[in-house]
Amino acid sequence: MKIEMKNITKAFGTNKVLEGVNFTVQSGEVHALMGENGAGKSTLMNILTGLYGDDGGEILVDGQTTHFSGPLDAERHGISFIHQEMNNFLEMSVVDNMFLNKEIKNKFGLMNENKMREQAKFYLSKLGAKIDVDKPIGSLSVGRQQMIEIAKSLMTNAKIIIMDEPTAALTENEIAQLFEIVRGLKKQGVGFIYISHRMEEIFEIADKVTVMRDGISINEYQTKDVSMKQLVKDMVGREIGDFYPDRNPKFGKVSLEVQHLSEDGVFQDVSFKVQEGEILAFSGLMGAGRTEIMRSIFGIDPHNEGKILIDGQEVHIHSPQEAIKHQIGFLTENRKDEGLILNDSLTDNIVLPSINGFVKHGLVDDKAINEFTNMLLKRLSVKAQSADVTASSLSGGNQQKVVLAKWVGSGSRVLILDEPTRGVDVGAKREIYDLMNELTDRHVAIIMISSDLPEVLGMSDKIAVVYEGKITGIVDTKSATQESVMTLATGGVKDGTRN
Ligand SMILES: Nc1ncnc2c1ncn2[C@@H]1O[C@H](COP(=O)(O)OP(=O)(O)OP(=O)(O)O)[C@@H](O)[C@H]1O
Repeated sequence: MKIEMKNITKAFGTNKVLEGVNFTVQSGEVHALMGENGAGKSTLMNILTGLYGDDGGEILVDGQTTHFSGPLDAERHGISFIHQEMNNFLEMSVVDNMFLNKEIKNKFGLMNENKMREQAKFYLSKLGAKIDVDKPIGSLSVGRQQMIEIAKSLMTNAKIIIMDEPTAALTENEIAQLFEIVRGLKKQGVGFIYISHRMEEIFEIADKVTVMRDGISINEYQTKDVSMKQLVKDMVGREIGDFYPDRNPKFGKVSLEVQHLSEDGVFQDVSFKVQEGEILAFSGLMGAGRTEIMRSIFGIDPHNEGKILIDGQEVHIHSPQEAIKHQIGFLTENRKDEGLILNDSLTDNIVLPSINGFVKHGLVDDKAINEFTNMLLKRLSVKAQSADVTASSLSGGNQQKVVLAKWVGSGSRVLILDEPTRGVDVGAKREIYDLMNELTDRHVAIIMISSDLPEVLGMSDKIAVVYEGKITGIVDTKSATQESVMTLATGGVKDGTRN
């Protein structure tokens, strides 16, 4: 199968999102689609699969002009879209999720459970995945859920599979497994459109790369013929020198101290300190418990033992509101659900935690609010028509920048950032790092959870490594290496053998 998208254009109201995009993919190849947040990648895919109509251009499938009436129609013609956010019903079993709205029924109209179970097992085994199909899907890791998505695509006999940032929430091992599966399917003639901001992955898995910028396809390359530097230049429109800015931290007193924090079955005996002006990274494998520790400190989840001290004084935090009162901010990993009110404007979202600072004599100072939000939106290069549009109208990466703006602007003295650059493009990443440096220059203490080891090594002063709910070590970043952190993150297991 060969898909050709020619000179596609699309506007949402007055917002011209695509202004002439060419993109081609065929069976047996992995074609990566790259571009800054808001460049139009998802929109292009939504046009291909018929969710949106286009305003101009042509889509050819095997040389024939084609229009799909919607994702189901596209699926029937062999094009399947695996979204980043998998909309599974977590309490329902694997097999029920796989056959939702596609139930196999017998001649009496009753569900043929055995047949569905058999087929689910068959497609999962094609991917080499041993998964109990009767388990609730929510009890499986994100990596396994991703495999189920691929199995679902195979069930529809997909010839072309679109993957939107499939590795964003996967562990290293799961990524390796996913790539194995992609390579295997490629050999059987399946083609992939692969959307990702992770440069190393593109070089590992993609045969071709197309870069988009501001709604235009800039260049198409064979991956083997292009450098990372060139791709960055095409995406951002300029060269980016160093990825990570220099840090010259000046540490003040201890801002936050956690002593022997435990929650049964989740994390145990967690103790650490973070000083004013310091960036303390939390490293570890996905699922090690880093987010859970932070949720507990922020008052979202409980803990049954331990103390939290702010400026040396013990505090009792039972809700996010109380945490905010103590000037703690938390950029959650799960932005859509916890970070943004999608139907509110960008302004309302950004000023939410800091609104009290804008009230003078009982009145809200709208002018100051506007200046403040516009400054933040500009600094983070958020692609939006204005600060008044709803958060729901932004691209995924730009939504993330808005959540970050909200917390950066909140005046927090301790800022917890959970995967602050996940899903964010290279140019904006550098902006975020610069902002983090400015915050620490202003004595803010930052805790940064990150699964990106180069980022941890490039942007922190100390690294706390978590393994199975425990801190296995806190090391000085200057003396740390990828290997030493990985060793701690796997509980001291090196090359598969215990030290
Ligand atoms: N339904 C919509 N209504 C209005 N504007 C929209 C809508 N969907 C997308 N846009 C706008 O289209 C532009 C492109 O968004 P799109 O989601 O395609 O970007 P993207 O390249 O996928 O970005 P990211 O890397 O952040 O996911 C953005 O500026 C966004 O605000």
